Amino acid sequence: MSEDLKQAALDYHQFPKPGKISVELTKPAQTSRDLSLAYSPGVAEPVKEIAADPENAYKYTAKGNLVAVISDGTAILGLGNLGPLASKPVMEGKSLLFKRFAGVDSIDIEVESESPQAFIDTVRRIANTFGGINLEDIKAPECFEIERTLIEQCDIPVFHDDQHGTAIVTVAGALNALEIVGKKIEDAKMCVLGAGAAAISCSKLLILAGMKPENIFMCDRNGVIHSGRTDLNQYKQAFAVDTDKRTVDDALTDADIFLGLSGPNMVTGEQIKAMAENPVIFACANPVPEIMPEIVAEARPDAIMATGRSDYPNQVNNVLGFPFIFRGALDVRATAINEEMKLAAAKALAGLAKEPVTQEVLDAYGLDSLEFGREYIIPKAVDTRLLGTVSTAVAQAAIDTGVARQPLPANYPLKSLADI
Ligand SMILES: NC(=O)C1=CN([C@@H]2O[C@H](COP(=O)(O)OP(=O)(O)OC[C@H]3O[C@@H](n4cnc5c(N)ncnc54)[C@H](OP(=O)(O)O)[C@@H]3O)[C@@H](O)[C@H]2O)C=CC1
Ligand SMILES: CC(=O)C(=O)O
Ligand SMILES: [Mg+2]
Repeated sequence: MSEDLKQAALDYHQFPKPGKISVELTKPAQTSRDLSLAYSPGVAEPVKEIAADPENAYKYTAKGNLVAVISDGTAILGLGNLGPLASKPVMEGKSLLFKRFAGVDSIDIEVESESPQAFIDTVRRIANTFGGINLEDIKAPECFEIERTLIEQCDIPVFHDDQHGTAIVTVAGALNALEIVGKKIEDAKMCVLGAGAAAISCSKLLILAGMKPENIFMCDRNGVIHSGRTDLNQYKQAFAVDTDKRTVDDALTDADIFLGLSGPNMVTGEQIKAMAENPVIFACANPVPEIMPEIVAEARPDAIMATGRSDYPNQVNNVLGFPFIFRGALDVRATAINEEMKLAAAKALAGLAKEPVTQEVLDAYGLDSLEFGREYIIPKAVDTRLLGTVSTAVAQAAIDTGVARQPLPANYPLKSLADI
């Protein structure tokens, strides 16, 4: 990052007030009458209603539109385990994105936990406060058991964004990129660098979307995950393939897709020369990708290139997913976010990229024109149509699969944040 951008980022976070979010009031609190409704004695009435029926919490409190972004700071972006407090800017950032893009109220919670069980216990004990829980930047393999247990123990949606948000956006981008280069997902060979939260979940959803497990060559720090390895946890073991490939170079040879979910600058221009023609390269590590777009452009001018960043074309980043997924799930009061809802979100995202780009989006990115193609495989984050398109797809899938507790709201499809 340039020195200018580094200082600008620090200033952005510091001024005019430290941090990125605050709380706003939704009811008047000026007069004695206002206060006697908001607090004592009036507040006793909703208390009694909720004690009589917990569902009334959705009627009388902010619960139904409130999502907690919760982290233990063990896998902050691609920066690693820097602890819970250091993760706070990222978690506040997720809260900002929830509100900015989907009108979801959100608060960040950074948990000091000595074990996955301590983390689970903490989250479970506070879960009732919220309409949903977005787990963030928790490293593998602990994240899998943490999420599984919390889903089991909570009756609100619990969603590990780095797993599923990333997977939804990756599937959308991959489907479109493969279509553009005229390849079928059933035939595509993929090298995945990283075998953590994001890599494993992306690979699973790509399989649900049609990719063959035997065409996925996943690599961790010890190289290709193959059936001869004895050092694999159960989550990596599920991706062990019978192959002679051992190194990242082997996995890249003839690969149609490179999916990087590991760390900065892991792959060189020389290495990607071995990929198949018209390769799809998703270097998604943040903030620094596995390989920079400039290097790819030089080494493989035939590539479709995406990163997780806002400052290059084709941003494959979970920001395109989690705000709208939770919007849809909250609005039908879904008890979970299931595979059908995830695939519906991915397909909605992929479909929106094929619609004409609006002037609003062109202006926000300083572009004269943009159309579905190599430089535009996935919608831009500021596209206001994401709100209606993705939340409706998710809400409808929740209804169709029986996890919704409310019908599709009358104001669906949402046109803008003003509808919320
Ligand atoms: N664009 C997006 O929307 C998103 C991007 N990401 C990015 O993906 C990356 C991983 O995040 P996440 O899955 O949450 O983290 P995890 O800690 O769960 O997983 C990290 C994985 O990266 C692997 N890895 C790290 N260094 C190397 C290396 N030198 N060679 C091979 N593999 C390596 C680890 O290997 P091992 O198992 O051997 O330790 C591990 O499997 C981060 O950079 C993050 O920013 C994550 C979510 C969303
Ligand atoms: C985008 C994101 O969630 C990450 O890089 O961890
Ligand atoms: Mg993350």
